[in-house]
Amino acid sequence: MSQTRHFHIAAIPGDGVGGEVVEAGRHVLDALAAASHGTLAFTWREFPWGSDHYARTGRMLDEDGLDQVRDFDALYFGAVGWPTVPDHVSLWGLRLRLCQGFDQWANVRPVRFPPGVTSPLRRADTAELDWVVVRENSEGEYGGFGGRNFAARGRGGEVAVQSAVFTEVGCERIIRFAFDLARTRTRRKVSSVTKSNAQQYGMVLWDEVFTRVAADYPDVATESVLVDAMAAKFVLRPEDLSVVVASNLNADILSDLGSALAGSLGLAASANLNPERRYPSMFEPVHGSAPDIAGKGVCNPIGAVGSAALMLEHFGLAAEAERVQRAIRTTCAQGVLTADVGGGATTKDVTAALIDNLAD
Ligand SMILES: NC(=O)c1ccc[n+]([C@@H]2O[C@H](COP(=O)([O-])OP(=O)(O)OC[C@H]3O[C@@H](n4cnc5c(N)ncnc54)[C@H](O)[C@@H]3O)[C@@H](O)[C@H]2O)c1
Ligand SMILES: O=C(O)C[C@@H](O)C(=O)O
Ligand SMILES: [K+]
Ligand SMILES: [Mn+2]
Repeated sequence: MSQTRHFHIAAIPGDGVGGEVVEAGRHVLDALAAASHGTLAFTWREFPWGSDHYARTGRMLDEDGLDQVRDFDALYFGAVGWPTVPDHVSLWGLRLRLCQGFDQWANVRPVRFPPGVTSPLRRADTAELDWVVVRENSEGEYGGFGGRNFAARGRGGEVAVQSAVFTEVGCERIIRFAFDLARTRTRRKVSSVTKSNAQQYGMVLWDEVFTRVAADYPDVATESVLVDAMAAKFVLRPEDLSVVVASNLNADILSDLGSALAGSLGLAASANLNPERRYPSMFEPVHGSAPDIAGKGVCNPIGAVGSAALMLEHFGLAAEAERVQRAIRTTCAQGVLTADVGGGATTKDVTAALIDNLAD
């Protein structure tokens, strides 16, 4: 019998539907381990960080929170944000603290179209669509530099400055990451997205780095597209996309557009990677805490379960990851769908079907 591969995972459900989808993902991975004949094991520890924790302690995450989870093999995250806490406080206090604190500078967000889910995109009927958004996850518009000057100018005259930070090192590492990813795909192409006609400093630097790095990858096709045009291209010519690399904010927006085109925000998975593996990486669905449907047991767990599959890939478990991805496709094709994708199934129904479909 082969040795057991054992992984320690810190679960951080966070707020709203975060708890419901993290529970679903844990069930799927535990079922995978149970069926592995002892070759695979997951040990979970749950951390109660989020908006309730903030109400109790005044912090989204414990002061030594990063140290508490530093030695785990990965973090499995739900979502953060609740109407009781200003969104910028909760986001900076938890997700951005973890992503930036652990230098998870590459955020990989595949856009996948499962069978059985109706896309609003008419191209989805005839073309095979599959692309991935690579989001710069450490700087850009999320540099966090700026300030507000209310007192000096008085009410009505306030000035706020929000700066974007683009470093050559930050641009180069995410762009190289995108090219390396493109080399693993059938379609070897990288589309770089900026708004460098208007943002004449940081994004012009990005464009220059893109051109320089592209020269090292003559086997990979390239294009540079402005973000507004890329939004249109997602809808009109998505079959022309493979890897789309963009700054923090632009990629955030484009990845919601991508998942909506696939049918729902509830479908989209993501990996916040520290590619050097000096720190744990974090896996989470693209969506937020969905306060409008939280607590009802009807949210779509597929984005979170797909994120668990990305975690398996990160662990080097390619066959197991593919097994989970196949279970997602089969479950959707069987029509076991939550309300956001037009079905009547609950989160638990979909989770149970996913587990059934793990079997070969
Ligand atoms: N990474 C994160 O943790 C993250 C991401 C996005 C938003 N947020 C936060 O979440 C809160 C709500 O933000 P929002 O409303 O803009 O975005 P949201 O993603 O929470 O919800 C947008 C819409 O998508 C639907 N939706 C989201 N996830 C779904 C799922 N799994 N199944 C079915 N439908 C789903 C919601 O019901 C809602 O109608 C805010 O506090 C925001 O800051 C956090
Ligand atoms: O941009 C963020 O960090 C929050 C959220 O919109 C996300 O996509 O993770
Ligand atoms: K999330
Ligand atoms: Mn987002």
